[in-house]
Amino acid sequence: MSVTVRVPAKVNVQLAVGAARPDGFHDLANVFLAVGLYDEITVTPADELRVTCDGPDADQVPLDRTNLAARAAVALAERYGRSPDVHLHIAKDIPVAGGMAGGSADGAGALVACDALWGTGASREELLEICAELGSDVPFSLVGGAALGIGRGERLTPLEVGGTFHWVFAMAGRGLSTPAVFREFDRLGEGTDIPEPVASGELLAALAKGDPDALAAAVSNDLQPAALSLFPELAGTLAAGRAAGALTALVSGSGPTTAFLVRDPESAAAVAQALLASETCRTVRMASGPAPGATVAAAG
Ligand SMILES: C[C@@](CO)(OP(=O)(O)O)[C@H](O)COP(=O)(O)OP(=O)(O)OC[C@H]1O[C@@H](n2ccc(N)nc2=O)[C@H](O)[C@@H]1O
Ligand SMILES: Nc1ncnc2c1ncn2[C@@H]1O[C@H](COP(=O)(O)OP(=O)(O)O)[C@@H](O)[C@H]1O
Repeated sequence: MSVTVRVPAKVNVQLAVGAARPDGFHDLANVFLAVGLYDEITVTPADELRVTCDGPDADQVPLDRTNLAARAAVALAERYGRSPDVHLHIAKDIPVAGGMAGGSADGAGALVACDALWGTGASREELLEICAELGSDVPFSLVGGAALGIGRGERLTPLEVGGTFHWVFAMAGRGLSTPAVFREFDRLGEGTDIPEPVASGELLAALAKGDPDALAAAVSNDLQPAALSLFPELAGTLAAGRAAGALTALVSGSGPTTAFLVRDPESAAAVAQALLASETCRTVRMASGPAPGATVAAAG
């Protein structure tokens, strides 16, 4: 018996960041869009908890109990008073430390897969509660589609999306640490008045209409200056994508993956080719959204 769950990556079409809270986290207005780049997590009964991983970035994924997939299995097993002994295999296609929530995807995927394997009968609310304990982005990986996340980003409201948005993603030569980017955000904002984060009405309307030009005019990422400060070469990648005709270019979440919104799959191919030719990134991928959240792809 084994269960395989497919989980999408995300791009943040708006990431409004408030001042640091006493617990070190930041309040957000985080508008997530799930896109069709996926990790697949397969869980099989085993004598001990074990994690394996394959894919282009597999060597950067921890295989011990700090792996978010392992932490998810342990959290669910503890709640249901059972052993977490399973083999978790991650087929990883989402870039690691790229600002696309790859680790969060694996956490949500392992949770759904173990839940199905063990037949715990946990409610969606319970699974979302465990997700929020695992990380701020993990609940969104479970639900997918598009959603506004407030609080740390874990309190979600699903959003209407009236069409398909086409994207090109440029992967960088190295990763960026999420806590380091938030620290840089704090450093850059020292002595300034940081407003409460609020979702943009124009952006939500653009999503609901499925209008790429309106979305391009409304996207924003308050972490972008911090990501660029730690990784200045990303400015060259953003400029190359804009010059190639992208409707807009932005850093995905805490980066360093850069995201380029385009009108259709043909423009995606042209922008992808130009980005590769610019030699300002390691590799490029095309994907569209919204994509469904964590879904059982095979069981048996
Ligand atoms: C920035 C975002 C945008 O969606 O994603 P990535 O770009 O990293 O994928 C998220 O907020 C990342 O969420 P996630 O990666 O789950 O972060 P967590 O494990 O909860 O927290 C890691 C660290 O990030 C910082 N953090 C995270 C969320 C938040 N609202 N405020 C924070 O200050 C804290 O320093 C925290 O210790
Ligand atoms: N299953 C996992 N896949 C990837 N990274 C993981 C996983 N579990 C833990 N990590 C750790 O989380 C860090 C952040 O990775 P990731 O979630 O891919 O990036 P981001 O937070 O930028 O979206 C990695 O550097 C790695 O040390």
